[in-house]
Amino acid sequence: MNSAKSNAIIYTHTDEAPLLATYSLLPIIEAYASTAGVAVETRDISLAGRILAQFPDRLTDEQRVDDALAELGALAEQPEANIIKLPNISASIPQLKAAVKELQAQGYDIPDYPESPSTEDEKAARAAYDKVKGSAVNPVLRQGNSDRRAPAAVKNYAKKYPHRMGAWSSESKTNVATMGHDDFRSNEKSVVVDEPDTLSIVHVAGDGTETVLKDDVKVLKGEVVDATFMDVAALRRFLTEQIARAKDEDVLFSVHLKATMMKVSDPIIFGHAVKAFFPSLFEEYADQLAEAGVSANDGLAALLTAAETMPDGEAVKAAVTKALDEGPRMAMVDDRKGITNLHVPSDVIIDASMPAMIRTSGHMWGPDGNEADALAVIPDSSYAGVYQTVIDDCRANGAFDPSTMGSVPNVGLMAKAAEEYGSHDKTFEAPADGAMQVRASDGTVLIEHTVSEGDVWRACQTKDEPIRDWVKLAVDRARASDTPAVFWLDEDRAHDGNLINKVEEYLPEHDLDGLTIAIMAPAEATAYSLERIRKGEDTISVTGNVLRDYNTDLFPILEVGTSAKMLSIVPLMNGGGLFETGAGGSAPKHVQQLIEEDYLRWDSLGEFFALAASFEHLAQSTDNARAQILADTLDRATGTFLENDKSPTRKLGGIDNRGSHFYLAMYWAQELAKQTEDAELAQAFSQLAETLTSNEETIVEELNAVQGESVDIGGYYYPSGEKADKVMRPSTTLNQALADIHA
Ligand SMILES: NC(=O)C1=CN([C@@H]2O[C@H](COP(=O)(O)OP(=O)(O)OC[C@H]3O[C@@H](n4cnc5c(N)ncnc54)[C@H](OP(=O)(O)O)[C@@H]3O)[C@@H](O)[C@H]2O)C=CC1
Ligand SMILES: O=C(O)CCC(=O)C(=O)O
Ligand SMILES: [Mg+2]
Repeated sequence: MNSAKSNAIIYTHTDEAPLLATYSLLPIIEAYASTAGVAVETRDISLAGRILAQFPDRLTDEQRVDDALAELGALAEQPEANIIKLPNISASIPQLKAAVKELQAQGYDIPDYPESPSTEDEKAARAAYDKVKGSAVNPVLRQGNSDRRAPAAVKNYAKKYPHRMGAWSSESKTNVATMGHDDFRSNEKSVVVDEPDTLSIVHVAGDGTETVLKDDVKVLKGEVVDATFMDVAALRRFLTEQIARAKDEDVLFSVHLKATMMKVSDPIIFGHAVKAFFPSLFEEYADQLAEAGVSANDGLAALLTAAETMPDGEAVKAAVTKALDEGPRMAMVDDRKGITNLHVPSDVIIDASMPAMIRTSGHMWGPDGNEADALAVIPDSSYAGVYQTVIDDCRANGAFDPSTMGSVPNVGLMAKAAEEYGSHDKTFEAPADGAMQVRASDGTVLIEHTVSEGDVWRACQTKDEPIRDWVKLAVDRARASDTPAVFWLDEDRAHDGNLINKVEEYLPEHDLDGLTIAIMAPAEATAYSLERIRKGEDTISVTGNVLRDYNTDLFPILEVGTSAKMLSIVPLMNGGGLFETGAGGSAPKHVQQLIEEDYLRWDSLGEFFALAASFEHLAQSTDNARAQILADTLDRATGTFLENDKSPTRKLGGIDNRGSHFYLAMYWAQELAKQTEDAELAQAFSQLAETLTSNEETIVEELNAVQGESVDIGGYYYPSGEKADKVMRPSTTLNQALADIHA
């Protein structure tokens, strides 16, 4: 295993838009970092790279790749870790299958994803793919809690140039529908473990037959262990009622889940929504669908593709059309292509989709291509009330005003696979009616639920040390930014009750003098924060893992238009630094645009902020004064970048991602040339600053000249490095200037 040098920054190769942006930005970063003796190393943690790393025996020497994720996971536990992590695909099954197909077509002899594995080989392949799917990277690398906020420069920019916000009508019919009973929230049970132990998860059938589903759940003293389940019969009734309600209220029907991060439970819930919308189809054609390997959990798109070759394919398609015609109007992902909310489980991810709706007057897109009010179905009630509160607030008080509104930064608990992040290998569909138990090693039943076959049961664990670290991070952040902090915890929830006890125990370990720190249930905390936000006041949200995810898209999207502009730091518990770029995802739509018209709308501000934080961390941990100068000058350059509004424009003809990188490089070189702390460094950059400044027009012309034509990058999930490099670096003048840097 390669171990990173301590004066190295690891930059991750990921997927989709951030990967493409990397081809343009990384050469700039490498050139500048080299002047401070900082090596920038890359590691491939893309979906394709992770897949290939699973099957070394099936690949040729040239094709084989290292397991970079395992390497970085180990590094994240070391004090020298300094990792810049770009968003990666947390793959749904349809995305995983598409990536496998692409790799096979490129000549990689990897197995198909086995839908129902029976042979030993198939079982092994399935286990390998299960490791790769869903949120497989973040829980491994995030060995610390999360600190996400909009930097002051970004907030000021949004105040000066407010983004578009759709007006809200007091007549809006948009609402959230949630179960409120028989769901994860209401069935939750939680215990705090007294001693280190190894727990097991056991299903006890009605006739007493015991099946051990998992027997290696290691827990430490003080660890919070929870379990809960979604009653599937109640879920089905609920979904059927909401479909009728949406029709009745004449609003769009939409389902919002996190089928990627909650990679085991949420695709199943999504599948129930698909079945609820097409109530007879899945019964009538059950055999043919099984034969074709179609699972409702994969969505309508997979079903329609399979229908092309099924004996009764035409009838299946007709049944789909009929149900869509007769049911409520469906919220659309892409009305021009007929892609509905139920097509692909990863298309409507709650954290990004709900704020996008709130920002757009509470509307989603209907099948007719027009915006309309929607019923946002969020089955589990744990956090649904947050969105309902925001919607009610907008209905009562109108849209938020980015030019005056305050901010809600987040301190999120996620270290050591805290809470739902750790549930993936502890989520099961109950194999039969009976009980699900969490047992201590001496057989004591710690938690028990009576379940029916198919109920979605899951357990999570949250270690004590991360909780303590999270409380400290919250207090430190409240102090550093002189802002009230609210722990979003609900005393009526079993898990939250245990967390409240710990928060109350650990808070007094800190100097709280003059700080405002409160504990409120999520909906109440939302109302409190919104009341303040409208007055221009800031309120830190201190939350568990899922709300960390939700809030760090919700508030940034309302406040600054996108979560791409967030500063997103994970102080690793062992002293290293993980610097995430923005708080959003990998923007699949942007890749399509690049391929169709050679235009990449990806905004790399998140990368700029992460890079400055990473240089600063390196400067402090390795006593590298030049790295500190790189950090400070980059911060100033990013400020100028914002002032001059050099983010990608939305339309062809303006600068895109590549042009924005050029401007960053130019402002950064100018700052480096101007600084007086290190004359040699200033000297080294003066030539570059001069070249970039005097060639601004030429370089922008070279970069913009390529726009409008389709391009080939040699693959979607595994593009050719050579082709992507060529596409993303079309300015010979800029390339030459970078090649000429010598410190
Ligand atoms: N940290 C991580 O690794 C994360 C990974 N993901 C993964 O990302 C994929 C897509 O998820 P999805 O929920 O669609 O969310 P995304 O954040 O990828 O996309 C939602 C929309 O946000 C806008 N956006 C986000 N980031 C940027 C940026 N840097 N520059 C410009 N616009 C941006 C775009 O809106 P518009 O086009 O309207 O401008 C985009 O279409 C999934 O595979 C998911 O698993 C998601 C979240 C975090
Ligand atoms: O881990 C994931 O799948 C998504 C993470 C995410 O959306 C976030 O961290 O904001
Ligand atoms: Mg998120």
